[in-house]
Amino acid sequence: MSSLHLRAVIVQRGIDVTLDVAAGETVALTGPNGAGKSSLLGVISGLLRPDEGEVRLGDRILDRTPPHARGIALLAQDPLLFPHLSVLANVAFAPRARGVPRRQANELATRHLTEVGAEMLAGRRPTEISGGQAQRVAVARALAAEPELLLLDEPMASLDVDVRPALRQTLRTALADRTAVIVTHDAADARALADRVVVIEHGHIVEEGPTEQVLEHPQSGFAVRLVSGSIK
Ligand SMILES: Nc1ncnc2c1ncn2[C@@H]1O[C@H](COP(=O)(O)OP(=O)(O)OP(=O)(O)O)[C@@H](O)[C@H]1O
Repeated sequence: MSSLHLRAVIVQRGIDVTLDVAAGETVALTGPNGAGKSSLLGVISGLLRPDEGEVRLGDRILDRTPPHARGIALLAQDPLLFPHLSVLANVAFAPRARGVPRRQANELATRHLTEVGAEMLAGRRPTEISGGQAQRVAVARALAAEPELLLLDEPMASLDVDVRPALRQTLRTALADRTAVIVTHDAADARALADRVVVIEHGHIVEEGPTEQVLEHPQSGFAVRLVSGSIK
């Protein structure tokens, strides 16, 4: 696991942010719609080029590194599993792509499916599992890529409220010693998963601090609304 240093200026979107995440730390990125959270994930993952800035993972400068070679896994709202592959083959895909022999790749995939409590789904197709199960498999697939950094873009947003706590618990275990940035509008996610909360409004960081401090004593307009439960 590596530390992350991000500096991103995107003039057209009014974004100017510097963010550091320590190795093994999980940061919750929160803020109103249009604040710039997805744009920042885009810059980190290499899908969006800032006008000015730098992305550093450990001591590697990534600005000219294409997305697939960055060592970053992105977990989106939609699990985006390959429909023609079994759950096991979906999770084994990244190790296979980096040259791990099939048997070892399958063993690795089974280990990660077990880590997220989805080993019993290994033989099924993505069309034969629920949305919550699919998101669990997507977590296993992200872990199997052995990323140095995990990005999670509202991973619970497409799930029913009643299955969120179980996935949150799975993510809590998965993120414990991993470097991660999670975009969320949910104080429960921040409380369960993040060491630190960073609040973005209009493309700028307006508040940041240890999770407990931000949730107990919110300063920014958005954090006050987040804690009072009036966001959704
Ligand atoms: N493809 C695009 N081209 C130009 N501007 C964009 C594009 N996507 C987003 N923007 C603008 O950039 C700013 C930041 O948007 P962004 O999607 O990063 O915010 P966000 O915090 O992720 O919002 P949300 O919570 O709604 O997902 C907004 O002003 C938005 O209108």
